[in-house]
Amino acid sequence: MSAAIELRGVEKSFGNVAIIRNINLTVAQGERHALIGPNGAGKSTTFNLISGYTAPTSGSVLLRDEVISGLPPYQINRRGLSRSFQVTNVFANMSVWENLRCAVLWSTGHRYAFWKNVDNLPEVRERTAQILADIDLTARRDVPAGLLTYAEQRALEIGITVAGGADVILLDEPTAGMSHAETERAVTLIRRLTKGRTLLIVEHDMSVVFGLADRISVLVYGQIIASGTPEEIRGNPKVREAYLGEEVA
Ligand SMILES: Nc1ncnc2c1ncn2[C@@H]1O[C@H](COP(=O)(O)OP(=O)(O)OP(=O)(O)O)[C@@H](O)[C@H]1O
Repeated sequence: MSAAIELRGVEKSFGNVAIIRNINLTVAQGERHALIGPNGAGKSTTFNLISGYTAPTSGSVLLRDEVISGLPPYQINRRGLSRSFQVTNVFANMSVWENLRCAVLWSTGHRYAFWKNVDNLPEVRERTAQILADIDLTARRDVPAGLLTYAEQRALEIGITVAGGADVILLDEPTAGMSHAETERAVTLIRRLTKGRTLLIVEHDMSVVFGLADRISVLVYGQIIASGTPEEIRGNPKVREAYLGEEVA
């Protein structure tokens, strides 16, 4: 199976401090891949490197075999990679519907169509309604996003991330701050929305990671110390020592 995302010898320093130290990582097409590691290991920085928010000091990032490192985020997005952020990132004053429609409009090439009555565009309306249903927020469509519960906002954000039709999705701690029940619902949602796509997820909740991921990579001090199936990672003594401890015993 060919690679959706590939990092080749990627290094990133801020000033004199090496944060990412020679990462080689392959995420296969259609795979759900989790990136785990202790606080400050460099997970968000890795996401920023893949999505173009920061450029590598050396090495390269490839999306479907094409080098994307050095491109700005919007160009990487146009090539089919979309990401969510650790903090909720929705337009608080716009309704749920408008937030999703905005993301759909962008992807359908109507991005500067402010003068048109965009609700008259059937493909936009249908796709927006579909995503709204997918994230279980149809009943909340006219509510300003800022008034949603925290879990609903995170669901909306996942909806916005996939609304553009990207087939490579990066989610940064999508269940952070959620209750157990909300986390379970979010996992079901993520599974549904990323079906048939490639998912790279950063997540601290090990029940989410081990329940969702086909493969897991473990990042410690800017280096990948192991990559493998959940079983391989669970049984890896280096991983237990450096990170998991007895958490998954
Ligand atoms: N723009 C920056 N300038 C300087 N240092 C930075 C910058 N961005 C990140 N760092 C440093 O890089 C290290 C890794 O940060 P990063 O946010 O990637 O870790 P993380 O694994 O995502 O952590 P967490 O799990 O807490 O979110 C940290 O020590 C952080 O302070």
